[in-house]
Amino acid sequence: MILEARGVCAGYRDVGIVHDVSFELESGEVLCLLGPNGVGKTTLFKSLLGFIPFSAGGLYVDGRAVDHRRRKETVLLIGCVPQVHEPPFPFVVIDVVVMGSIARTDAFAGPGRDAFDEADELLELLGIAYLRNRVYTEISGGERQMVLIARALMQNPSFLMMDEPTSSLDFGNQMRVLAQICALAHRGVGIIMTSHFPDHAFLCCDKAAVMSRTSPFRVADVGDIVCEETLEEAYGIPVKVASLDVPEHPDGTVTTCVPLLKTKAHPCPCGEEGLFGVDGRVR
Ligand SMILES: Nc1ncnc2c1ncn2[C@@H]1O[C@H](COP(=O)(O)OP(=O)(O)OP(=O)(O)O)[C@@H](O)[C@H]1O
Repeated sequence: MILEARGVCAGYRDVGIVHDVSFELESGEVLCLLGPNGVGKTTLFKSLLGFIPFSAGGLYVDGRAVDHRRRKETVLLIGCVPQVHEPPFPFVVIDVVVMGSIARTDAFAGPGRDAFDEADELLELLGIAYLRNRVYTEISGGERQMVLIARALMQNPSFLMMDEPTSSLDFGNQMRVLAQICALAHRGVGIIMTSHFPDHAFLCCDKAAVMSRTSPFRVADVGDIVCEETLEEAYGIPVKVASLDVPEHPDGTVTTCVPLLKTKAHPCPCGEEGLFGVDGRVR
């Protein structure tokens, strides 16, 4: 399957936030959406998920326009892991996960034994079975993030949109979530995720897109777009992208992105706070 955004524009009332966004995502591919705070990544997600209308353009699956008025159809096609989630009631974790199956359940029947078994399997798969009977509002932010991923997977969606899936996770859990993203992609789920860490694109994504206040929306293979020039332009800081030889890694090398900070040992010579460039120029 191919999910395709064509010339999507969206915003709030008369204010345009998302301008002319186009990309293609195949089943099993992972796309990382990068860009500074407030540039419109969540707004783009909201429009693609049908929570706010497109002011132009549209979303297509295998060339067929997605009609967001057919809510159930959309929900089964595209799952969502939101950035923040405050449930109105203190549900137990297993019930939060089972709620993800509601879109594919008979409206009057409610979830059956199968749904609970499936939810248990997902909790196991994601390594959070120990949270099964905990109250969702009483678990940590990172644990909630994992529960929300399980809930989204209960929909068994073809595509998954994950808004900062690693926010509030510790270093190890960030990597565990990225590993789960890779595993889901191997199972054929097409994933769009946002991240504030360009390294996440190197770690688990096929494509990356960059939203910036000064340039049009761009999307390309990770190696082509996550580069010093693009990152410096998007985030306004000097950055070095480097490949390291890592014989233990199956690829033999890993690519990483390093922001160039002034350090105590090597202070920036000219008064500009915090940052200096790769070429020695102070930014
Ligand atoms: N409900 C709303 N009504 C009006 N403006 C909004 C609304 N939600 C967000 N905005 C504005 O839209 C712009 C884009 O916000 P958005 O949350 O999409 O950015 P973002 O790239 O996801 O940011 P972050 O990386 O900080 O999460 C911001 O200027 C924000 O203030």
